[in-house]
This record gives sequence, structure tokens and C-alpha cells, in this order.
Amino acid sequence: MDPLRLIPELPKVDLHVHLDGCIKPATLLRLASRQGMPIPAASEEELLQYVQVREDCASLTEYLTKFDFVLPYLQTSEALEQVAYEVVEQAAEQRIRYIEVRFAPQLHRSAGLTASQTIYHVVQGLRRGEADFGVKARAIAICMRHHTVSANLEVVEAAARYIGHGLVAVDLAGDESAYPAALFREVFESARSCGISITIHAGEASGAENIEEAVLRLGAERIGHGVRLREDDSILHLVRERQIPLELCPTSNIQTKAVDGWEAYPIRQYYDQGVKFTVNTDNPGVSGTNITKEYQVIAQKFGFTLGEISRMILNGVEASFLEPNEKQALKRDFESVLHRLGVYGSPQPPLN
Ligand SMILES: O=c1[nH]cnc2c1ncn2[C@@H]1O[C@H](CO)[C@@H](O)[C@H]1O
Ligand SMILES: [Zn+2]
Repeated sequence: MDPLRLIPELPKVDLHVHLDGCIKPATLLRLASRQGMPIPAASEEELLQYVQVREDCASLTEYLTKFDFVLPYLQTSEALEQVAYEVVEQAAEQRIRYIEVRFAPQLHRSAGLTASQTIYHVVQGLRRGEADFGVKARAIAICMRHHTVSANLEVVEAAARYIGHGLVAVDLAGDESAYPAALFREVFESARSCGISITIHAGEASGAENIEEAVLRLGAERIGHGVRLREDDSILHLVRERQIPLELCPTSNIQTKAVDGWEAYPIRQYYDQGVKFTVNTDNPGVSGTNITKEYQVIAQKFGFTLGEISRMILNGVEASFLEPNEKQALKRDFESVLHRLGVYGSPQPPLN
């Protein structure tokens, strides 16, 4: 069967999506007007040039400038709840049944919210979305590379209070080329001592050595992107042996120039070598994508079959930061929906 036709129907997960990277243009206009803030565009169409990257985006640094535009509108409890709610709504439209939504508490405090309050309101929005759209949703709190160790420790401390209450992990994001993860060893040591799961953006704007640092010294259980893993055989071996899942975000990786174009995108190589990975969107609003398009583009470019795509989806369920019993239930749910659709996950070579 042509995978492209069935991809929209498949049950999916998205484990790597930024809250401030998927604001609907209509919502941004509404937030600006409700908050009495100026916005340099009168229509959704006009807004796109400010929120979406162009094809000639040169680097992650340039990609990240898009967030400066939306963040001022996302500083209140109402705005955070609303956009979190709408991420779940957008997920449901793509048949996503489980989503982990990440955001950086310290980027939403200019109107006086505490780090802990930002988490509270995002979780509230996600919960409302779960109830209305039937999608399971959890939050991840992001530490930012350009913030101080103490600002990031504050994020971990706030996150610790929400473990088991809607938040599942902490992350590190921002400009990887300017700020190596090693600067934040103390931050992630604190996360580990609180028993918080860790995922870290690494191997996106810098080389594979950042992935090694994240796994061996910071305690990352998953890697955000990790697309440059293949640049070092011994680190690739390490990640494969430990079955550390990479959260690949194909369209974003092409736009940030983490990889030199689709011909060089290593997803087929990783699949065939038994590197575990999941397919995600990163920032649907900034990248002009959604999870259906991500699977369609890789099916088209790399000839993945429905069985292989289902394997990636099931890898995503397995890689989720849910509690073991919840993960088991989600897995059963996915297997039964896939069974109904007549699709079965292929075994991924060469390890299983
Ligand atoms: O692909 C990425 N790599 C690194 N940082 C990112 C990426 N996408 C978004 N952010 C950063 O994470 C912040 C919180 O969501 C965003 O504001 C942006 O600065
Ligand atoms: Zn990201």
C-alpha cells in the first residue's frame, strides 16, 4: 500500500515540540489585541514572514530569531494556557495520541510570573486539551543555554515539583554552537538528584562530541535531534549500544542546516544501523510543518514502508517519558489501532 495515503490515519506521537514554536497566527493576532499590544501585521498571511523561517535560513542562530517575535505575547497565565491548549488541539488534528510539549519557563516571566507558575499554567492548558481532544499530553521544562546556571537551577527546582503532576522531564535548548552543554553539568546533576528524566538538544548545531557529553556526563536519556551523531563512529556506537533515542525533526534539521540537504539526511542510515530514533516536528509554526508532513517527506525521500514508519512510531511510544504502566497502556492502544488499520511495525535491523 502507498504509505503516503495511510500516514494521515496512523496514530502518532510527537515527543519534541516547542510551545513557542507552534502558535497559530490567528491566536497570535488575538493575543496581541486582547493584551493591547502592537503587532506589525494585520492578517494571518502577513504574520507568516515574522513567525516562519524562509528556505534560505542559514543556521540555527538565524532560526532562533523567530522566537523573539512571539515571546512577548506569551507572558501571561491566560496566554500560556491558551497556547498549550491549542497545541493539543493541533495534535489531535494530526491523529497524535500522545505529545510531550516543551517550553522554557524563564522565557515567560517578564509580566511577573514565577517559573513554577509558568509550568502550572502550561500544564492546565494541556490538561484542558487532554479532556477536550482525547490526546495524552505532558510538559517538559527547558533550560536555556544562554541563561545562567542559577536561572537554570531554578527551572529544575520548579520542574521537580511537577513531576507526576503533568511534567515529565527537563531539557537544554538554545544556541548550541555558542554555549556547550558542559557549562550546565551542575544543573543536570541537580535534575538527576531529583529523579527527573533528561533530554538534551545536542548534535544539531555542533558535532557528535556534544551528544557524548549529554549522555555520559549530563545523564541524557534521550537526545534532541542528534542528527550529527554519524560524525563520530565511537559515539554512534555508544548511543546505539545504550539505545538512546534521538528525537529527529527532519524539516527543522534541514532548515537550521544541521545537515546539508535531504541527500545527506542520515535517517535511512540510522534506521538500518539500528540507531533508535523518533520522528518529531520541533516547531510546526516556525518550520511550516506538522507530524503528518514529516512522515510523508521521509517516506517519499527515503522509501520507508508503512511497516518501517510504524516501527518509528512505536519507538516513539517506547521512548516516551511516561510512567511504565502508562507507557504499557499507550503501547497496547497503538498496537490495537495499528492492527485495525492492518499495519504492523517491522523489526528494526540489526539489533532486534
Ligand atoms: O531546534 C532547536 N534547537 C535549539 N533551540 C531551540 C530549537 N527550537 C527552539 N529552540 C529554543 O527553545 C526555546 C524554548 O522553546 C525557544 O524560544 C527557542 O529559543
Ligand atoms: Zn527543539
